[in-house]
Amino acid sequence: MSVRTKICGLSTEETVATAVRYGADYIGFVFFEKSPRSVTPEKAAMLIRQIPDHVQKMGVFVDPDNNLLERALASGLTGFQLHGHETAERIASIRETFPKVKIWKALSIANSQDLAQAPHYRGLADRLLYDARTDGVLPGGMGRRFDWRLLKEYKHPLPWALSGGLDANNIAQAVAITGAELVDISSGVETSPGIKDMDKIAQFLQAVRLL
Ligand SMILES: O=C(O)c1ccccc1NCC(=O)[C@H](O)[C@H](O)COP(=O)(O)O
Repeated sequence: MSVRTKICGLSTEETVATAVRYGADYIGFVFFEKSPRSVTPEKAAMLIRQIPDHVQKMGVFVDPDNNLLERALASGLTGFQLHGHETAERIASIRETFPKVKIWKALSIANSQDLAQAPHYRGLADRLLYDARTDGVLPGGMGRRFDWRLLKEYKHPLPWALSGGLDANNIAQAVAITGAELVDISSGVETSPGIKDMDKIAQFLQAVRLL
């Protein structure tokens, strides 16, 4: 099975170049000031200029207003990844305002009841991102994982991706249990919060390629 990859929270030219060189399918930029990975639209534009067309560029947001979405989109994003409390109605409105942009809705998962939100986004989001529920300042990028067995046999209402606490050592098991065809990673390729490591990026992407 070929598993696609998203490397999230990049903020330097070197790490973007490494992710592209080792075959990342998606690269994520965080537009959330409280995050150690936060970038401005200007910085994202500079980084996106070095990314070829076949690699998708996701902007990560937490309850953004349209003004931020517009400014971030101008940097060259191809998709919005929404990590806040965006309702189905809000997502419908974002889709109407930005019809060409792919929309991913992140769901915070801690138990099977959390999956009940998933069908609400059918026909609205292009993809769900199952991520671990966090109790800290950041709703993502915390290296926290959830029980992957929750996704075993689950009938997904939408295309989806797996994230939360993935790394080069556990990715084979995570994919074997969940059947994920797209995986997303941030802190698993860092040396400390916000500091991406080029070797870890390369190792993760190589580990996925071997699956
Ligand atoms: O990464 C952040 O700082 C962040 C901040 C606010 C909302 C979402 C954020 N990250 C979203 C991602 O796509 C991460 O890749 C995902 O949560 C997995 O992170 P990790 O468990 O560290 O691999």
